[in-house]
Amino acid sequence: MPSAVKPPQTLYDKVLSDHIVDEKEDGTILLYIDRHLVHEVTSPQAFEGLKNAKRKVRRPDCTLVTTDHNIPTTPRKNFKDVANFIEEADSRTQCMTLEENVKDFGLTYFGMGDRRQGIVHIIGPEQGFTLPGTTVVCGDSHTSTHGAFGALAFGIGTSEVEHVLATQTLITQRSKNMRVQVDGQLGPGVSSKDIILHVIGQIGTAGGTGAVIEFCGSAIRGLSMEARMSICNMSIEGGARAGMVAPDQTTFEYLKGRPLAPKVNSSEWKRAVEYWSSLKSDEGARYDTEVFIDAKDIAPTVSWGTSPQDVVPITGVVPSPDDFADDARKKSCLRALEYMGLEPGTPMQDITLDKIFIGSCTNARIEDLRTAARIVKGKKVAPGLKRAMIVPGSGLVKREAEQEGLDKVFLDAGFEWREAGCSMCLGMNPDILSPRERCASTSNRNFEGRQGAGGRTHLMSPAMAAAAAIVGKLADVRKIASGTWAENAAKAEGSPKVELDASVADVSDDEDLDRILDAPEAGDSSPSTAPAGMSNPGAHEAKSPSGKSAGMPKFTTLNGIAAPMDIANVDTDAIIPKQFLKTIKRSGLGSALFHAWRYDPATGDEKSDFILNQPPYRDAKILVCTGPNFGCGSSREHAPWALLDFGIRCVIAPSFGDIFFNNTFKNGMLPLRLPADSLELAAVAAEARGGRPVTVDLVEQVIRDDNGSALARFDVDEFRRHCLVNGLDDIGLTMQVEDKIKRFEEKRSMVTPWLDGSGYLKRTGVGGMVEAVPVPKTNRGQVKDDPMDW
Ligand SMILES: CC(C)[C@H](C(=O)O)[C@@H](O)C(=O)O
Ligand code: SF4
Repeated sequence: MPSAVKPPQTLYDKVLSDHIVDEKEDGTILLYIDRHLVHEVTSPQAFEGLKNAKRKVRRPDCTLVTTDHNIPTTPRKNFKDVANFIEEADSRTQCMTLEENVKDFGLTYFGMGDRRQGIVHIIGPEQGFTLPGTTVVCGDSHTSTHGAFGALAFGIGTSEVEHVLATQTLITQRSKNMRVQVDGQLGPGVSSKDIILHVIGQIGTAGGTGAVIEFCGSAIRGLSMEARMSICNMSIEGGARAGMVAPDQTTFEYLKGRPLAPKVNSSEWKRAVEYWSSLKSDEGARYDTEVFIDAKDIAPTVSWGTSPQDVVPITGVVPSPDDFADDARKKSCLRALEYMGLEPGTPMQDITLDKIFIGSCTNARIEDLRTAARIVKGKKVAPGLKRAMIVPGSGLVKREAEQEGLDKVFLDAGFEWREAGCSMCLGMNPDILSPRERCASTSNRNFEGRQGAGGRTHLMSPAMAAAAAIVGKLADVRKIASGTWAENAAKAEGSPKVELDASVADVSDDEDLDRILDAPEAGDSSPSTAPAGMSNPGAHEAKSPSGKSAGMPKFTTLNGIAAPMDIANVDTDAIIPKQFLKTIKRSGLGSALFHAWRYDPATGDEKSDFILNQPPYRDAKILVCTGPNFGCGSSREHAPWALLDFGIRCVIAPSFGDIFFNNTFKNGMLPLRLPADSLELAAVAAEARGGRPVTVDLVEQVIRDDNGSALARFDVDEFRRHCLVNGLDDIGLTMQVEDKIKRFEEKRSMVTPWLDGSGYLKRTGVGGMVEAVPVPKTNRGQVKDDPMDW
């Protein structure tokens, strides 16, 4: 008999179940989305789809738009409009298209003339748009950041952006529960960034695949909201769909006075806090995976390779392929060493740098800047460095930093003080590394070419990047802040002589070092601030889906050459580098596929050793990757679009990045999981290596060789299979249950009224589709006169 008593639930279970509009027997869930953040890179094709289908944005009041990836970070003193300010044509087009869409759909927008503009994951929390217990999505993988508030927040692809804009819901599946518990006292010089780099080093970049990670334990509880955001931000680098931290007093304090949070002391605030306080995992709740970490085992950590799992303590050395047991890791290590230009055994602190980047949605909040400023105060960046940049995460962070005089500290030290944006985190704007330049970066990804083709990235905390700026090499912040570095540096030939600032140089014991490095993280949140005819095996014609959203190409069977690939963690930056994300179309990306691997950067010629440049693989329709975690990293749907445009309709691998996996289905493609080291995967890979065609039969769920013999059977979620085989359009399907969405919205308005139309757009009714009325002067006007400025 079913028990009336609910089994204990995790935080994730609770937020998920509070947002289920509809659930099918096969586990497919229609999830209500409370908060939708939008930026210029992943939205144009979604808005185009809406326009083509004559659909509206269902909840403008729950949608917040900004521009961040493409924009220059140069001074905006002379900024009049995007059209005149952004020099690079494709970037300009993308930003102007966003502004057009904002106007056409009546959305709240923080553009370049608005001080509230900033990196999408910085502005959501800053405004109180991100609230505990909400579902938050954005066409961006680091949406996981918002999970720090106890929100279920995750990145989605462009097709899903369109789905959310049209329906305010998302079709999804239940994720697994994973718990990462960090207990104890963090050592001196160790910050939240070190925690998450250490965790990823332990679990690997595929460690969280298919799961939502709950971060808990005394070390996490003791962190500020900013620090929790840095941790949740990088859950995606640990392969997870999302990261979450249960809301607590630190969360509530952070939210007090934020423009879009319920007004403090109002009855709504009290109701909200009561609800938010219930959002913690129940005693005895079950997790599919649990990881326990002792805070004292975490050192200031840096990356050495081209994956966020390639990390060592700063006191360590560059590893050698022999340090890894399994073959895939050995191969990745070799490849990474070559790309990074490093020799095994080199002490990390001997690695000389060219550039320093302190910024990104991981570490460009006020607390990050305060920490970096404490380290550099009164010192100078090393003369050997070509460039050291501070890029605040938002206009408001920048203003607050300036009010505190941090800009002066940085400028005096020789840093550049920039305007807000993603900047050199991925270099879609002019801030990039040149080939072979080495950068100490507070961002989150060190993939090949991430910060510029051929550029070499070392990930670390703001404190460590600041220390590196002073030394000109990767450096141990504990030495800098305690003064011992100064003695060593004086001895070292050619090292700059640096006068230590009294407030820094005086620090000699761990307690004081904590004060300099960690105090801000410890709860000191500043409130101020088919192609048609999949069954037609022969054709290799233009295969991109049209801008229309209605109807998807069917997938029944696919016969063709399969290209083998033996690489682990093929990330979406490798599948399609950032310079090709500036398009506002879905088509024509085939030539950009695996661009850095496919073409010689000097001559532009094809590299003959790359598999897709060789016959018969030029005509491949299937990709067989024997390494795990294919498509990890960013949410760019440009990755499946590029594969599709090249002619590849099916990717077979042991595992996939979650967002990439979803994105392929939305484009009539089939991602298939076959277990690593299984006979089945080996058999399919052998056919691929032999250059023989295979047939993927989705109806029968089998892969056959050219003689019709079965090589492997596979599983696919029933709902997804049904949609693919019948070419069904998700949005159309969802609209069939619109009455359920309306009922959900009516209930939501009663239970959590603070989520309706708060702040920037007022709703004229309750539930359902109603017009949102813009509050005057919140969209484009100069912030000085802006009544909403705070
Ligand atoms: C552009 C966007 C799709 C991408 C992401 O999803 O992460 C970007 O923000 C990144 O960091 O690579
Ligand atoms: S990871 Fe970098 S590029 Fe992506 S949203 Fe964050 S700052 Fe922007």
